[in-house]
Amino acid sequence: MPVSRVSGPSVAFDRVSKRYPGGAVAVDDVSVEIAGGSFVALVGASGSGKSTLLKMVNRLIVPSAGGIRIGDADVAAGDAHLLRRRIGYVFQNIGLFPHLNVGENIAIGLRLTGGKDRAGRAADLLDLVDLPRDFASRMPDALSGGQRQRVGVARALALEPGLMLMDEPFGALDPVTRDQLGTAIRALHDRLGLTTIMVTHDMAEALILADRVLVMAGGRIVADATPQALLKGEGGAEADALVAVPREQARRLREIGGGA
Ligand SMILES: Nc1ncnc2c1ncn2[C@@H]1O[C@H](COP(=O)(O)OP(=O)(O)OP(=O)(O)O)[C@@H](O)[C@H]1O
Repeated sequence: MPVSRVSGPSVAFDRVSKRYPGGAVAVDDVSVEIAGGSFVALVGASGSGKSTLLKMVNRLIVPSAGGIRIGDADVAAGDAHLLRRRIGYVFQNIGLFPHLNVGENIAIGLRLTGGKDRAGRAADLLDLVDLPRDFASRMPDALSGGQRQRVGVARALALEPGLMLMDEPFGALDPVTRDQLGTAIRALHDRLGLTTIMVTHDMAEALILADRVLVMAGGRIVADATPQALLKGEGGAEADALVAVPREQARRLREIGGGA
């Protein structure tokens, strides 16, 4: 049974804030609408509130104020476990169960929901993330970091979510693997019709992969623009400072290469 195309839902944040016990305001009155089917990158300096904003979507963190809707559904209504079954979640060092093999790791959500033909589904999902089917019987510690992240992506897709949340999914990977996996994720996003929200520190990655980039600073969204607009310098001061880094690197590489 091939993995089917879905129609990714919209995600709307309405005046969302998060104040942690002890006083830190991590997210400060954020309102933003993310269109169904879009790939949005959340970038910003460490501590700017990116992960907090993302984790409020699947209720790993509960907002102090405001509300979030996925399509027509209020995230705060109903059971958090049921909500999370409809949302794929991939994070750095994906946290596979070490005592389960790859196939069992991928199918864990199907096991919990009583899904049939789990081995067949795991094989389809391995195909989807470009891993050999015989990896199903391997244990997680027999995989490279990049392969483990691919298994994590397969696991996140097992219940056919329309929405994927990614928190620094490539953070611990070498640059080549990171680039390959980023390209693979974008291709999957397009092929499956997902809505994807990805937190990254890396502005170049955001510009290359996303349709729209939200820049956070001090818990607020300080820029909201397409990669094209950001590259034209239309994102404002904070965004320009982040775009300047890959731009300057590209300039220096051209210089070293003699303008080639
Ligand atoms: N559980 C917590 N308790 C108290 N403060 C927290 C907690 N989690 C995060 N914070 C604070 O909230 C702010 C935002 O943190 P958050 O992790 O959302 O930022 P981030 O932009 O994702 O950072 P990074 O890129 O370093 O992961 C930071 O000042 C952080 O110290």
